[in-house]
Amino acid sequence: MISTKIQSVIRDIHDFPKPGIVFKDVTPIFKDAGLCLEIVDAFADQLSGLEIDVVAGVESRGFLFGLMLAAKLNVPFVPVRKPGKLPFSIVKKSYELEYGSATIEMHTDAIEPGNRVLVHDDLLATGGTAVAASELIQELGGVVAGYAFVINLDFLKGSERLREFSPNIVSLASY
Ligand SMILES: O=P(O)(O)OC[C@H]1O[C@H](OP(=O)(O)OP(=O)(O)O)[C@H](O)[C@@H]1O
Ligand SMILES: Nc1ncnc2[nH]cnc12
Repeated sequence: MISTKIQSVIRDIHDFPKPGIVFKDVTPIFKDAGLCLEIVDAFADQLSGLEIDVVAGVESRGFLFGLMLAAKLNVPFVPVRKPGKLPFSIVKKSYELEYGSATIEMHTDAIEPGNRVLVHDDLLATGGTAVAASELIQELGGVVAGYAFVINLDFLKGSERLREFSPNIVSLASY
């Protein structure tokens, strides 16, 4: 099972980046090319039937599978970036996440009005990041078609915050 494979390689780092946080280190996944391809295939399988025009991946860990998944689905990839990185005109949103606060930005021409956008990130924790990305997508006239996460920290109940945007929430491994 893909969930077992993912869980067998990611590792817990205690008290990173702050005391009390158990950080899920996903970097070992990227050392296993076969597992990366399996992850993209599993996303594509579980998203089949969903109309997706664009994949939006959140910097930085959401870039890694985001572009692979967009290529697999044969749709554009657009980056959701940390502040000050995007050169064209932008919309931005500040939010709280599991271990602090942050701001994300998107280009104003990243998506066309009416586009159905899949939000991808490596990990769903409190949902703060994915909610902020969803709000930016809506501000640009897009529709959140669904979400794809490698890992869901289910005990933080992030998915409950996402259902108001879309009920289509795929995650490959949960804790
Ligand atoms: O559900 P939340 O509580 O919002 O947390 C999830 C977010 O936290 C991590 O990103 P981080 O901001 O650490 O950035 P990184 O991807 O650049 O490491 C992760 O990649 C998600 O984007
Ligand atoms: N516990 C955690 N591990 C890895 N990334 C995270 N992003 C938010 N919470 C996280």
